[in-house]
Amino acid sequence: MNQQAYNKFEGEEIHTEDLNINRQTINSQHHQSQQQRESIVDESVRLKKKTAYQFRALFYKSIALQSKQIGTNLCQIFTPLICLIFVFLIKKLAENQFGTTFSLDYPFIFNVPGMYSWYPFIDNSTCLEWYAYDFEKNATDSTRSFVGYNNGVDEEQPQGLLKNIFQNKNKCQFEPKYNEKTVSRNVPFFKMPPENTSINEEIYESLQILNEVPYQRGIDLNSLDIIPDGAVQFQEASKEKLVYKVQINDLRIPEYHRNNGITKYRFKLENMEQPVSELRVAEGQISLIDLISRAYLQTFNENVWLVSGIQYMPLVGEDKAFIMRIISITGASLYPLALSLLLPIFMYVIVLEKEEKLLEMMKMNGMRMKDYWLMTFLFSLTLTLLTYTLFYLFGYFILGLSFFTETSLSLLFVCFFGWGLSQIALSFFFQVFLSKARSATIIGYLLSIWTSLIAVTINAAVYPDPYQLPFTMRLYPPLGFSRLMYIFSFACSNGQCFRRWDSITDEIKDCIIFLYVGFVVFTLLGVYLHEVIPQEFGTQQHWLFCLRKLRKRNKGNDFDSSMVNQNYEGLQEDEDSKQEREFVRNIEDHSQYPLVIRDLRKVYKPVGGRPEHVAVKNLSLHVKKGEIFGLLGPNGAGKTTLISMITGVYAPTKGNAWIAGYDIVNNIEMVHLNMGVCPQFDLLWPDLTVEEHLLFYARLKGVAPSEEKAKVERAMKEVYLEQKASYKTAELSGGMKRRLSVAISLVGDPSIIFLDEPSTGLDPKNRRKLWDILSECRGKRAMVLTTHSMEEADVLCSRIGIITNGSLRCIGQSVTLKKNYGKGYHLYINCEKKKQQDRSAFDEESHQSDSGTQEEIKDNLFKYIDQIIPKNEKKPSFNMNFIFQIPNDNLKVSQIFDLLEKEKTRLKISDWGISQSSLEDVFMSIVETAEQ
Ligand SMILES: Nc1ncnc2c1ncn2[C@@H]1O[C@H](COP(=O)(O)OP(=O)(O)OP(=O)(O)O)[C@@H](O)[C@H]1O
Repeated sequence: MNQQAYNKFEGEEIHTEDLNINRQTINSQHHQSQQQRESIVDESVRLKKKTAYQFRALFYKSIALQSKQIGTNLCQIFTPLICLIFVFLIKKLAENQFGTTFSLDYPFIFNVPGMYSWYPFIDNSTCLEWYAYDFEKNATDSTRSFVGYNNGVDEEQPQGLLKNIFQNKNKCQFEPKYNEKTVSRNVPFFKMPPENTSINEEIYESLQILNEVPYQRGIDLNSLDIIPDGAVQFQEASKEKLVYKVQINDLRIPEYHRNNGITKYRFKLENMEQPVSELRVAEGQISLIDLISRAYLQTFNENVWLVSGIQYMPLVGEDKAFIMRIISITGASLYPLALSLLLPIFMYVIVLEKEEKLLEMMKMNGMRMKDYWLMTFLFSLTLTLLTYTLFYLFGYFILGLSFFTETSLSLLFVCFFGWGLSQIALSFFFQVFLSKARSATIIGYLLSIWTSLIAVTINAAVYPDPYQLPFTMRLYPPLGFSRLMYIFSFACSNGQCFRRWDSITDEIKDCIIFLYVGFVVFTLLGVYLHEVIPQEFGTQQHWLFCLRKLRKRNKGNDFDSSMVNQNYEGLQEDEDSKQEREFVRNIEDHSQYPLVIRDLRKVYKPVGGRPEHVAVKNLSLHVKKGEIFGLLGPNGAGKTTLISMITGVYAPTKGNAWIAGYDIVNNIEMVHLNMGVCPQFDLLWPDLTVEEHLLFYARLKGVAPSEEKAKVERAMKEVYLEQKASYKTAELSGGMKRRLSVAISLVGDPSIIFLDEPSTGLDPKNRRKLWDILSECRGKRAMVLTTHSMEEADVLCSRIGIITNGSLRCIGQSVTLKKNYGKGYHLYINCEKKKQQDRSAFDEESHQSDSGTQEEIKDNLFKYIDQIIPKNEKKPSFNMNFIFQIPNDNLKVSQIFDLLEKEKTRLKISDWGISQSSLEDVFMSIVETAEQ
């Protein structure tokens, strides 16, 4: 490497070379302008075809990516079909479960205690039936004695009104609370609560007891007959008037009821295996009032008999409606959900390309966002149509659901198509706010599921048919689409599917129209917000960027000298940098050079209280054909900003740059066709192969279909990846991925390639391999290399520019920089260590007297060096290795050589060498000066 450095030192000075080139340029001006015209014609043809090629690139990339994800695709297509199968099964289940049962009438129940047990279909589980009764606080004694009592115990003669309650003398066992004796009673019987306790207090107490009793849920607590079936509170009772209130045990917990035939049935129909239990509150109330009314009547005339009974209206018709309601609600909730599941997938694809910076990479390689959105839209639409068509065909032909077979096909098509479009637009919109693919998937699914659930609640519970969805809700496509599905599904469940367009209501019309309006609005919003809302990577545009673009277009393509800031005061530039600026200013034909940067400036606007920041200050430089130009600088110097401006990621604040003669301000598309970018990190799709990557970028850069294969093969050859053409990038090693990134920048024969720290993360072997590749390619194109490895810059770069604080601090060949900024040379001296340990051997060998210990050797050496090179600077030494920095002035290497060789033995020098200051010294010295 030193030899190489030495050769460079011997080389010509850069500005002389440039002046030579300038002279040649003038001489061959005519010939070149002819060539230039031809190339412009050629480029404009390329540009025209570019849109078609980009479409091809994006289309094939999407196809290639999709073809690698068979499982996901099948899920995409089949999930909606699974939802359909679910609707179908629910329909079948509902029909089987309820269809036959309720086609029979409900049993008729006589309101005579005990009689229900005679009824053939009724299973009377318990004979017990009892009520609590009480009096209102201010009830009179005459009321109390009129009511009397009938507590079901034969020995205690019943009295008053309650005596006339017809009783069934079954002698039911009754287990009272508080360990009272078990008694047998006639039913029904009426029991008063203990003194000073109200009925409700009594019931409350009983409930607490029940709550403490361990029980098995679902099993009736038949033995715990502690809660009455009902309660009566008498206010007034006389021959003229009977005023009372009734309560019935309507507690919804099954364990609080017994099967008593009044409030609860267990009935078993002939063809049923299991009895059915039901809580019957209303019948219980009627029954209790009927018992008391009948008793009251008999008080006046014991020969009068009322026989009444209770029976439900037959429920056959109701049941059918119930089944259909289930189906319509299931359909109304599942159809929109099934057809919304593409949303998370679309969001995932866009956000993934954003997160992995693939979008930025594509943009740097000339992809226009409008082409990207259009292609993404078309691809998503193709998937949508495929999925929805299968959904329809499956529902129509396989399951034969009336929703599909009887609703107008054109009506369904307009709705499905509108929803498909809206869904894609919503994915464009929601992706703006997301930067992680995983969260995009989760949020996408949540959006689909939650919207469907909310919509079904709104449709079925808040605005069920025939109510109409409020107008504002029709505006939001997911709600509108769910409403359409609900209306169609509900209509079909009533046997009145929408077969024709003329039967559609205004509500349906609105929902359909706003699907399409929503598509336009959300698409525009998504595309616009993507540009103006800060994303994790990429440039944020001004919110009026569309107007600015329009203005720029009207302005034309001429270079505007007012765009250049002519104030160079305060720039930390050396003489060479100033000459470089002068040289660039005098360039008339920019197409002669792969890259010309003229007074490029970038000012980051003040954001959130942060002051404005000038990241690049009027920087000028040029790069020649075949040159590898090293762009060095400390962190934050402005290298990335400079390259981002040149590659079109950021717009320059002032100044301009030309790539192969095309300027970045007005002709960025042609710029992209003529440059290649190898980013710092490998921005690759893990599922695409090496060849697919290269084909994609070749197409993106406008390589014609007839040439693309050959160019891709050449690029693979250049980086020694031909054998790995069919490997997915996920299967490549880190070094191979890096080489692929370089190949991507090479493909399409660009005039200039930007390599951003290309060897980051490579092991020494792979780094050297990469250097070989870059060196081999240098003859064909120019390269701009940013790196923090001085060794890399030294080995590869024919010229180096060091940027500090946004200005080009110095520029030149490595040796020139070392000469100008390096602190001279380094003298390395190793003294004999071994002889230390084996002094006698050393003495014998050298035939010298003992010259002492390590310290003495060091002292002797330092004295001698001070004597021959008075201005030396001693660097830290270790283990008898000494380094001296020696200045450039008056240095004669040959003299030092002679002197040291002569004194070598005396000074016990085993080895010595001299080298020029390294590039790292130059870098450090420049950076330190800039920081002062
Ligand atoms: N988007 C931005 N908005 C505001 N300031 C920015 C922005 N991007 C970069 N800067 C600032 O501009 C300066 C130059 O940054 P830049 O990334 O170009 O440096 P660099 O030389 O590439 O650094 P590194 O070697 O660390 O990548 C820094 O001070 C940085 O903080």
